[in-house]
Formats: sequence, structure tokens, C-alpha cells
Amino acid sequence: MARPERIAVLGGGSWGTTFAKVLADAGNDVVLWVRRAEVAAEINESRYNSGYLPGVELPERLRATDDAAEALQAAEIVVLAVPSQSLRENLAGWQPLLPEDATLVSLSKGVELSTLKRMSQVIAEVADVPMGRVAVVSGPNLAKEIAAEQPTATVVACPDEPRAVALQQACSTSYFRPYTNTDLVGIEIAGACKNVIALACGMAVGLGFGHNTMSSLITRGLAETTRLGVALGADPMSFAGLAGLGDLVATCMSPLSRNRTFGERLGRGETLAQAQDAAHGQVSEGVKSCSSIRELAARHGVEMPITDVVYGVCHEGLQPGPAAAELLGRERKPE
Ligand SMILES: NC(=O)C1=CN([C@@H]2O[C@H](COP(=O)(O)OP(=O)(O)OC[C@H]3O[C@@H](n4cnc5c(N)ncnc54)[C@H](O)[C@@H]3O)[C@@H](O)[C@H]2O)C=CC1
Ligand SMILES: O=C(CO)COP(=O)(O)O
Repeated sequence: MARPERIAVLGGGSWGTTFAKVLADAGNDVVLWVRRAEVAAEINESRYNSGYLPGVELPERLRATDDAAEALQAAEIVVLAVPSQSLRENLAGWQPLLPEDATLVSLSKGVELSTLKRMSQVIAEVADVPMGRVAVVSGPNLAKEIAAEQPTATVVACPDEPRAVALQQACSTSYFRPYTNTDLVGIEIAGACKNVIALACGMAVGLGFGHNTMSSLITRGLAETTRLGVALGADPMSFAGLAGLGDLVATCMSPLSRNRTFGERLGRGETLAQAQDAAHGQVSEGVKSCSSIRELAARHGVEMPITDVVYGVCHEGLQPGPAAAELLGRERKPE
């Protein structure tokens, strides 16, 4: 393998901790920043992050700290693993500590509410770096399965291809296979939109519907996601890949998905507040991103009927049953 990289992962939730494990298993020196000192101590002393990844032993090469300056010291790659809606605020605090020329990597799947920006745009703006220094990792990557070292593939996207290749090298393991791509727009729009479609699939499960319904939502969800991506300048082929169809299928079909689980609770008749309580602080990005994605679509004249009804259920009191009827009652059209 190539020379080990010094890597900071900022955010010790389920995906941040899991991706830090992948990077350490790939032979790098990884420092994971977590918000709470007791979580850092647990990781360093017992090798577990029991709050997010119970039962998963973390590698020796992974160290944790609650001191961002310590995590960022001499980092060649900086991985951002906090929820989308807090990324701007977190990154603004870390900005003075960012090492020059480090690749800044987003793991977050969402669109910012206040600006309708993708995470790479937020990062380039707040860190004041060219887009060529920003990368995104996205694919069918349910954290718990990867933490258990079940095989999966992913996409490492960066407009600067050599940087994408370096990051691909840094996160390749026997169970994690990254492919490079240069289409940041497509990879990020796919990742943000699949959470909204997973909410819809969860609602369908909660309503007692089966695989035909799920498959219809996945396929038409991919169609509306691709329409939005293409309107924003994405390569349509990205949506047929791992970060598009791949992640959509994994998230919509798996009971491990927080978005699908959240939707299922709504489908069973729980309120937004009840579903939020049951999530125990874990993020279901689609609940907020359905608003920003819907607005982005309206701004670009793109029709996103599934996103519209998910927004209706999450934020306007529409019930899942009538939401399904609304989708089925739309004007008939060619595929
Ligand atoms: N969990 C998964 O399987 C995957 C998650 N993602 C994405 O990765 C991102 C992070 O997700 P997870 O790690 O799963 O979330 P999580 O809910 O498990 O953890 C979020 C982490 O961010 C921290 N955090 C929460 N609010 C914060 C705030 N306001 N400021 C600073 N830190 C805050 C929490 O302490 C926690 O460490 C999300 O955008 C998610 O969509 C992407 C791929 C897989
Ligand atoms: O992005 C994910 C899988 O690729 C995780 O999905 P959830 O956030 O719905 O758990």
C-alpha cells in the first residue's frame, strides 16, 4: 500500500465512526473528533463507541479526541461527518485550523435549508477553497453493515481527478471498494434525494404496501432525482451508478435506514414529533432536505411529485394515505 495518510474525521456518529474505521483499516493514521470528552475516552480506552456502534471493536490506528485542533493537526485529508444542516456552523469554527492543501471530504447527504446549497458548495464557501479541493463519498453505505465489514462499494467524487484517486486509495479495504467520479453535482443530488424517496418508501411500508409499491417509488423517485440533477448540470449516468440507483435501493429497502424507519413510523400514523423522539437524536436528513430539494426543484422548473408529497406529510399535515392517493391520481402520462 501507499504511504499512510494522516486523516481527521470530524463527527463521531454512526457514519463518521464507521468511515474512520474504514480509513484506519486501510492503513492510515486516523483521529476522530467527537463532541463529548466521555465518548473520546470510551473509544481510546475500550475501543468502542457504544452509543452509535454497539458491539463494533474499533482498530488501534484510530484515536479519538474532543479537541478539533488536535484532530486537524497536520491532516492531509479532512473528513466532515456531521449532519448537513449543522455543517456550515461546525466548519466555520474549524476553518482557522484547516491545514493548507488538505482534501476536504463531505460524507453528509443533504441540501442546506437556508441557501439551497449542496454540501460541497457550503464547504468551498466556508473554507474558502477551490472546488477542486472538495470531495464527496456517497453510495449504498449503511454504516452498521460496513462496520461489520460486509462488502460494499461506493463513489469518491472530486472534480480534481488525482485527488479523487488519492482518496480512493486511502479508503480502499478488503470490504470497501471505492470508484472515482468527477461529477460532484450528480453524486450529491443523488445522495440528498434518496433520503426523501426512502421516507416515501417507509411510509408505504407503514401503510402495509408491498414490493410493487416500493419498486414503483424507487423507479419514479430515480426519475425525479435525475430530472433535478440534470437541470443542475449533473451527468445523467451518475444516477444509474452506486451513488444513484445503488444508494436508493439500499436505503429504500433496508430497515437499517433511519429515513425509511422514520417514514414507516409516519405511515403507521405517528406524528412527526413521535417519529423524531423514536430516532433518539440520530439524523433523518430527508425530513429537512425535502424542503430545500422541493424549493430547488421549483427554482429550476423541475417536477418532483414524490418529494412534494413527502414534504406535505412532514411539514403540512398531509396524511400518508391521501398522499399515496394524490400520487396515483396525477395526470396520466408516458413514462
Ligand atoms: N449512518 C449512515 O449509514 C450514513 C450516513 N450518511 C450521512 O452522514 C451524515 C452524518 O450521519 P451519521 O453519522 O449517520 O449521523 P448520526 O446521527 O449518527 O451522528 C451525527 C454526528 O454528528 C454530531 N452532531 C449532531 N448534531 C451536531 C451539531 N449540531 N453540531 C456538531 N455535531 C453534531 C453528533 O454528535 C454525531 O456525532 C449525514 O448527512 C448522513 O446522511 C451517509 C452515509 C451512510
Ligand atoms: O445514507 C445511508 C446509506 O447509504 C444511510 O441512510 P439513513 O441516513 O437513512 O440511515
